[in-house]
Amino acid sequence: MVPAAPPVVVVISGPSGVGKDAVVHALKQARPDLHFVVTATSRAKREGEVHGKDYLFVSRAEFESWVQRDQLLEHAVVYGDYKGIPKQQVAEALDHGTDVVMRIDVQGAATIRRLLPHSIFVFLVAESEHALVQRLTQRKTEPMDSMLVRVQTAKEEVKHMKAFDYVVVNREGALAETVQTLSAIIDAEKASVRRRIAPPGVI
Ligand SMILES: Nc1ncnc2c1ncn2[C@@H]1O[C@H](COP(=O)(O)OP(=O)(O)OP(=O)(O)O)[C@@H](O)[C@H]1O
Repeated sequence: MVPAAPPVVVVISGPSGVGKDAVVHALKQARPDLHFVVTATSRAKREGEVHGKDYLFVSRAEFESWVQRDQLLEHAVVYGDYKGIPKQQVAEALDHGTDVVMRIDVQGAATIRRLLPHSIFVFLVAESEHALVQRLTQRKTEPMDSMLVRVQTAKEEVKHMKAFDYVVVNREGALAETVQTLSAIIDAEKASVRRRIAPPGVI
C-alpha cells in the first residue's frame, strides 16, 4: 500500500579498538537479512580470522592492482596497511534490494559520505579512554608504541562525531546491547517516510 523502502547502506565506523569487528560479527549473527561487506586488507591475519569471511586478505601487490583497475569503492592506508571496500559487492547487494553494512575507519567514512551521502553513518565509541586502552591491551595485536598511537588518534577521531548520524556506545561486556541498538537504528531508518518517498536514486 506504500512504496517499498529502498535498500540502505549502513556505515559502522569509530576509532581502532572500540569493537567494530566484534560488533559487526555479532550483528551478522543477529541479522542474516543484511549483506556484510567483506573488506579487503593487506594486513596479516589475526588469530581466528578467516579469509573471505572476516576480510579478504590480499598481498600489497594484489591490493594495488585492484586500485589500478578501479575495483574499490574507497581505500586507505590504516596504520600502515591497506584497507578497501570492493565496489562489486556493494553494487550487487543493492541491485538485489539487500541492505548493506560496511565497517570502515574514520577517514574512509568521510570518503563514503561523499560517494554515498544517503548512507546511515554510525560512530561507535567505547565508554571511556580507559575502556579503549583495556580492549587494545587485551587484544594483544599491537606493540605498546602502536597502541599508544591508536589511543591518541582515537582522541582526534572523536572530534569527527559531528559528521555522523548516530553515536553508539559499545560498553564493556555489553556487546548484545550495542547490537540491539544498531539493529533498532537500521529498522527505524527503513521505516523512515523520507526514505520511502524520495525520488529513485536520491537515497
Ligand atoms: N563490548 C565489548 N566489551 C568487551 N570487549 C569488547 C567489546 N567489544 C569489543 N571488545 C573486544 O575489544 C577488542 C577490540 O575489538 P575489535 O578488534 O572488534 O576493534 P576494532 O574497532 O575492530 O579495531 P580495529 O579498527 O583496530 O580493527 C577485541 O578483543 C574485542 O573482542
